[in-house]
Order: sequence, then structure tokens, then C-alpha cells
Amino acid sequence: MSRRPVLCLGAGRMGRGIAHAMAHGGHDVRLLDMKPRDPADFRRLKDEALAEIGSSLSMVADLGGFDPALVGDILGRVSVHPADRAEAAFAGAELIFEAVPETHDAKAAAFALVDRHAESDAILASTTSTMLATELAGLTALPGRTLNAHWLNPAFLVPLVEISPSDQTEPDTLARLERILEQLGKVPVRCKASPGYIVPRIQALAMNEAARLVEEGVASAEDVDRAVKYGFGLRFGVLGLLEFIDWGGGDILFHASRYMTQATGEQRFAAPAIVNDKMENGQIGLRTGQGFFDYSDRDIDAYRRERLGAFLAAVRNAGLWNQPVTSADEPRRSPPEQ
Ligand SMILES: NC(=O)C1=CN([C@@H]2O[C@H](COP(=O)(O)OP(=O)(O)OC[C@H]3O[C@@H](n4cnc5c(N)ncnc54)[C@H](O)[C@@H]3O)[C@@H](O)[C@H]2O)C=CC1
Ligand SMILES: O=C(O)[C@@H](O)C(=O)[C@H](O)[C@@H](O)CO
Repeated sequence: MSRRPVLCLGAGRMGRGIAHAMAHGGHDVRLLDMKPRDPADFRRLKDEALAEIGSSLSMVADLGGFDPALVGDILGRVSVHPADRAEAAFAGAELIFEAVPETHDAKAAAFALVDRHAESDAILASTTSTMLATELAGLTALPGRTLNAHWLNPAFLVPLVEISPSDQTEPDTLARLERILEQLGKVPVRCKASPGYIVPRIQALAMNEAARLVEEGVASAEDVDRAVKYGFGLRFGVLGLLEFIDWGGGDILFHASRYMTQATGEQRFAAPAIVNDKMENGQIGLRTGQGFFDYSDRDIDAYRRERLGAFLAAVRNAGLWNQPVTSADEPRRSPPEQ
């Protein structure tokens, strides 16, 4: 299978992380430094970028991710190009990741460069954390081939990439980008142009609530993070948020949201209409066969067994699974350090 070159506009944190991921997946990757610099300054940037990618590749390999003997070949797929050699860097590139700073001017300059040099079938994917695809579409003459691809940090480890098209993005562009990412082993999900995509929107609430717990003196920072690592994160890593609503019961969420709102006087705990409506319609999840997902045709026992198996594997993988106690004088187990 042939893999065409990938271009990253911007050789900063995201550009380097994406270059690592794409090179690992067999692509030649060109990092285009978007800032005009004198030759010595460019050489420093180039050496620094390649050294950082080499070191993150080595770290993953040394941690058991892949054979360390492959690091050199993978790093050899990455090249860094100066701003005044843009044309050569664009030649043949099927996929362009824009990864310049999160300012309108930097994005506009990068998109203008794409308009000038991109191949006629190239896809332009912005890595912006906050700007909507619908806004960015106005910055390019190629809105049909432009969309957002929001990677999570570290890009070379987190499988998820959130893809957000504008209403002008051509379906073929979306499908091609998904195919390329899937070939890489990534897991693309689609979302509309809406602030915060999926993960940043959910995690902003969760992160702020965690900070608030510390601010209010409810729990120490250590205990908040232990709660997340050994409960919240572990379980939602297996079940997902909506699946767990169905698993535990939408009725529990309905009542919990009411209680929390009344007890704290804070509207941020109120359930959205969809939770209240499902409660009213008896769509509370596994128990009624319908919730956010439809279980009516499913073998619930087989489903539970499969999910519990995944859960057990996650607990075991975290080194937290214990065999049953078989003798009264077995020493007590101690909890993990962190
Ligand atoms: N850092 C992160 O964790 C994440 C960042 N993003 C998004 O990725 C994009 C890139 O972010 P980072 O890689 O963190 O930025 P960065 O500051 O590390 O890198 C930006 C690169 O763009 C280039 N550049 C072009 N025009 C520039 C200008 N006018 N001033 C300075 N540098 C210029 C430089 O080569 C610089 O290295 C942003 O849109 C950001 O919101 C998305 C997800 C996570
Ligand atoms: O990895 C991430 O979560 C980033 O891609 C982000 O988008 C930002 O860190 C943002 O969510 C800040 O909360």
C-alpha cells in the first residue's frame, strides 16, 4: 500500500507529535517551519525538532512499544524544511496538518500558503483546539477540502482524533482523512463545528470540577487524582460515559442531578432535557432495554460478560487485580503508591 507524504505546517509541539505518529505509520513527513529565520536559527530549530522526535520515538520503543532498532528508519521519514522552501515541501503531499499558533493571523497566513502551494487533491486539516471549522473555512479558497482534526496530546500515543468538518467540507475529504487515520491505527470520531469538540468540552467541566474540589477543601489534590485514576478514568475507559448512564441507570443520573442541584444550589449539576425526557419515557438503559443505546435485540448477559471481561482486563493491566484470599494469615494488601 502506498502512503503519500504528509506535511505539517509548524514545527512546534503538535507538529512534532503528529510527525512522530505519521512517520510511525509509514508516511514520509515534512515539517515546514512557518517562521522566516536566518540559516543558523533554522538549523537549530531543525536539529531540535528531529532530536525531540527521535527521543520520543526512542522512549516509546524502550518502553516496549516497538523494536528500538526501527527508530532510525522511522526518524528517517521526517524532514524539516525552512519557510522559504515551502513549494518543495508541498509537492506530492496528500495531507496537510496546519499546526501553527492558536491566533487568527497565524492561521490565516498558513491557510494562504496552502492556497498557493497545495496539490489539487490535498486535504487541509487544522489542529486548532478552539477555532470552529466553519470559521476556518472562510480563510481558504479550498473549503471543500478543509476540516479540523483535533489530536489529543501526546498525539503519538492517544488513538483518538476528533474530526470536525464545516458545512462546506466535501464528504470525500472526510472519508479520505478517516481512512488515512484508520490505516495509522488511530480512532477518528466525527463532530459538528461546536466549541470544544467532544473531549475538551467534557474534560473542561471535569477538570474545573476537580480544581473546585481542591479549592473548596473537599479533598486533597492527591485524593482527587487517585479517585480519577482508580475509579472514574478506569471505568469510563471501558464503558464510555453514555454507556455507563445506561448501565447504571438513567434514573440514577436523573435523581442524582436533582439532588446535587438542590443541595448545592448550583445549576451546573442540572440534567439536560434529554436525560429528563428519557426518564419520563422509561428509557433508562439496560433495565428497560432502551437508553442512549438500544438493547432490545441484544443478549444482555453476553453483553455484560463482554464488558466485564474488558473491565477485568483493564484492572489487571493497571496491576490492581488481586486473587482471592485463601488463607487467614495472608498479609493485608496495600493500595498503590500514587
Ligand atoms: N499543545 C497542545 O497540547 C495542543 C495544541 N493544539 C493546537 O495545535 C496548534 C499548534 O499548537 P502547538 O503545536 O502547541 O504550538 P507551538 O507554539 O508549539 O508551535 C507552533 C509552531 O508554528 C510555527 N509558527 C508559525 N507562525 C508562527 C508565528 N506567527 N509565531 C510563532 N510560531 C509560528 C512555529 O514553527 C512554531 O513552532 C494550535 O492550534 C493549538 O491550539 C491542539 C491540541 C493540543
Ligand atoms: O489533549 C488535549 O486535551 C488537547 O488536545 C486540548 O485540546 C487542550 O489541552 C484542551 O482540552 C485544554 O483543556
